[in-house]
Amino acid sequence: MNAQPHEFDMATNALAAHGWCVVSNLLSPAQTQALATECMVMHDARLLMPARVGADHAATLLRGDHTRWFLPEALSAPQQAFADRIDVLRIALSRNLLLGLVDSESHYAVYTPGAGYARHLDCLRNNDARVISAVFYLNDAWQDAEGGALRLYLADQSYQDVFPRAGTLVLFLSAQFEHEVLPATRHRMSIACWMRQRMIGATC
Ligand SMILES: O=C(O)CCC(=O)C(=O)O
Ligand SMILES: [Fe+2]
Repeated sequence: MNAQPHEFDMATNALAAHGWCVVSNLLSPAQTQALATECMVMHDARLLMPARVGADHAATLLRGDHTRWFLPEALSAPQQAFADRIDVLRIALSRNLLLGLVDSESHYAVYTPGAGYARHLDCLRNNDARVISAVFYLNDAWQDAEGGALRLYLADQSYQDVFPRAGTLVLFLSAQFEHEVLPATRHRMSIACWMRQRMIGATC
């Protein structure tokens, strides 16, 4: 699985100290490009669906992305490469921070120009399985002026913007950080992933 001992130590330490961090060595540029190509092909083939349509109308006003879940039993080669590396990272974080992360779930997301995701917390109501949110960006040559930042609200009410450049992975504690996706002037592609613990109750 291409694991180097201690390769995610910086991420582990940053997550322990601040509750969030950015990782830049998850995948090679070629692996990232393969995911971007697949995501755009699937989007063009209309295989991504408006997030949560039907289930909750209010939620569709909150978020404007289209998504498609990765199916663990039917991963494409680019998805498998991503899943393998996320597993290495998950196991390292879980071991070093004693988080009990047993698995993860991932989906492609595409935001068309002008679409965003209002400020929210990733913890699902009646389900506290999500411990770490991990968002991996797929957008080549992203310019800050194109917008589309992930805005992460910190405990002191200041915020940190992360731009969705190809190869950037942002990690944060799902239950602690409200965040929003600002609209962009071009298509914005990502993989949203959650590392999960065994479900133990309803806390959020
Ligand atoms: O794409 C991002 O930067 C964040 C997406 C997000 O907040 C979510 O899917 O819950
Ligand atoms: Fe989120």
